[in-house]
This record gives sequence, C-alpha cells and structure tokens, in this order.
Amino acid sequence: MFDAGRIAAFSHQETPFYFYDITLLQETLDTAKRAADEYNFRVHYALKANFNDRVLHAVCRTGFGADCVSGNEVKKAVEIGFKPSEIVFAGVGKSDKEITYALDQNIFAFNVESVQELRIIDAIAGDRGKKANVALRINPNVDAQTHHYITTGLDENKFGIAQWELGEAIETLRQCRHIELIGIHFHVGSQITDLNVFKSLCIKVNELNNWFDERGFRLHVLNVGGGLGVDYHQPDATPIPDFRAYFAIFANFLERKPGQEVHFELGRALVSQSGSLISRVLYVKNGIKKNFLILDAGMTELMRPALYQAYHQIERLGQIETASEPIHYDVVGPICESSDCFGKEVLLPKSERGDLIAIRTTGAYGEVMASRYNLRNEIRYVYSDEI
Ligand SMILES: Cc1ncc(COP(=O)(O)O)c(C=O)c1O
Ligand SMILES: N[C@@H](CCCC[NH3+])C(=O)O
Repeated sequence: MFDAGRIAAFSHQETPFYFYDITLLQETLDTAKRAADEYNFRVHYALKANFNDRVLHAVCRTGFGADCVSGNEVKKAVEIGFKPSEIVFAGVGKSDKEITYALDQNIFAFNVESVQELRIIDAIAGDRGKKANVALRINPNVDAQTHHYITTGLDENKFGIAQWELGEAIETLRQCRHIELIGIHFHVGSQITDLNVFKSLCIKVNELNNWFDERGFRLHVLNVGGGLGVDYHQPDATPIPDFRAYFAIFANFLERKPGQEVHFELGRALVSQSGSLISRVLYVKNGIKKNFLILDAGMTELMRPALYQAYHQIERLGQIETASEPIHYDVVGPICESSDCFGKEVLLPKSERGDLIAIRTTGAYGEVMASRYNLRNEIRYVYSDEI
C-alpha cells in the first residue's frame, strides 16, 4: 500500500496527518454497492464513522444514503448532496431543535429510541403541520461478540426500545396522529467479525416483524443497522471486507413480507482500510525495561487504542537497514496521559528521529474522534490523488 513513491511524497508533508487512499475507498464503495444491489438492499452510510468531505462526496456519488446521529450530521449530509429522502436519523438523545431541523428537511425517517421520544416527535410534527416517518429502534438483546464498549443491542445498553416496552410503544403510536410507523430498526454493535451474530439478529427481526404484522402494522422497512467489522491485523491481506458474504446472510435468513425493503447502516466497513494516520518519530528512548518511540501523533489524533485498547497495525515506512535486528518498542504519543499509547512491544525495524510511522486501518472512527486536548493542532489530511 505504501510504495516508495508514496513514501517519498509523504516525506515533504507536515506530520501528523490522515492519509486517505481515494482509489481503495472508491473500490470498497463500489464493491459494497454492487453486493447490496444484487439483493435490492439499500445502504445508508453511517456518517459518524467519518464525515470528511472527500469521503462523503465519494459515498454520496456511489449512491448510498446517509445515517445520521445528530442534527449537525443531518445538515452535513444535506450540504454534501444526499437526498433528504435517503437520510435517516437515529440517536438516543435527539434534542427538540434537532428533531425540528430534520423534520423541516423532510428526511426519510427517524429511528426512534424511546416511547417518550415518539410523543415528542409527534408533538413537534403536529406544531409544524407535518407527518414524521418513524422506525422503532428495538433492542433485540443479541450479543454482538465485540468489545463491551461498542456493543449496543443488549438489555444493559441504553440504545433502543426494550422488547417489554413494545406494547406501550404501539399503544402510543395508535394515539399519535403526526407519526407514520414505517418500520423497525436494529443495530447490535460495531466491529462484528462473526457473521453468526447477524444470523441471530435475523431470527429476532423475523420474530418482531411477525409480532407487528399480527397487530395490524404493515411495516415497509426492516433496517438492520451496521456493524460489519474489518481486519485490523492484516489490512493489506483483506483491504475490502467480504460484503457479498455479509449481505448473503440477510438474503438467506431474513423473512421479508411482500413489499418490504431491507436497509443497512454501514460505517466502518466502508471507510476503515482506506485511511492511515501518518506521523513522525520525534524521539527514541532506550530504557532498561522498555524502548519507546515517541511520535508526533497521539491519542488526540487517534483515540481508539486509549479508549478501547484497540489494536492497529503500526509500520515504519522507508528504507530498512538490514544489518540491524528489529526492536520491540512501545509506540506512544506526546500527550500527558499514560494511556496515550498506540501499541506495546511492537516489533519494528530499528528507528530514529524523523522516521515516518503509519498507523493503519484508521479511516473509521479516527479523525472524527479527534480532540484538541493539550491544545493540539487541527487534524491535517492528505489524499492519494493530490500527491
Ligand atoms: C445506529 C447505528 N447505525 C450504524 C452504525 C455504524 O456502525 P459500523 O460503523 O459498525 O458499521 C452505528 C455505530 O455503531 C450506529 O450506532
Ligand atoms: N467509535 C467506535 C465504535 C462505536 C460506533 C458507534 N456506535 C470505534 O472506534 O470502534
């Protein structure tokens, strides 16, 4: 992925920066779109994974809709050019202002996460003389088999309407005159690599689809969320996730009723592998117990390792001196936190001040989770077709 020409181009850049491989991004998007189209599935890209303008333009041009989690994300999606009729809005804490804004934009649907939220949307829609499309986000209590911080579909999680509340939800819906129930929505977690999790989800969706049908609600949409994981350990071996296998699970196990559409909300799987965080070694500290590589990027640029102990492949770019043995380094940033560490005991070629380091698979939940802690600079980025 990082050939000599590219590395030479990096060496003139101010670091740290996010590097986006636009060719890989487009190939990934095209592969996913083709796989989804085979079954007539509709994908709304989850903006929360990466809302960089270049990324969003590519996603929009490829023909995906947008899944948003804040009023600002809805605004961003509209500005980029996503059709309002292809924008959905989820989130456990939508403010009145955000609901009003999204209603005024005539978005496709609100994925509603509580009975109380149903009443609020109904009231705001009534005041504005509108009818809001809603899908109920149901917590199916399906274990996503992922890191406990990024699982979202268990009873202990704050997301969605619990199954025991569904009776109250449909009673409320019957009273709401400014709401149209169009479907049901699920999202059980992120970075899911065991496809059996999605089979279990399908079984739950089928049960609930029947439950609504028996009560006279004809659902138009089954939205099964996102969550497909990527290979953080071997980014070059699997640069594009197996979208065909993923969609095939839903094609095989989901029981659609006549006219029902299936919607998805993929984020990570569409953008992760096309991003890398590129930084420089500032200092090398050789200790008795440890060797440290101190980079000019830190948890302020990439928070995942500090937040979830997430693994990212770390590579030293450029010429490797074959005469020296590789060395184990703790690769750390400059931030005043001990958790500001990208990897412990990482085996790398002997490195020195000025060397370029790539932290891979950072196209999703990288740039978007950056912070200004320690009054750090704004994030910089470099696109493959501009160098
Ligand atoms: C409701 C919802 N949809 C979609 C996504 C996108 O998930 P992923 O990036 O794992 O595909 C998320 C994030 O986990 C989410 O909360
Ligand atoms: N931000 C997380 C995933 C959470 C996705 C949003 N629900 C990550 O970096 O993996």
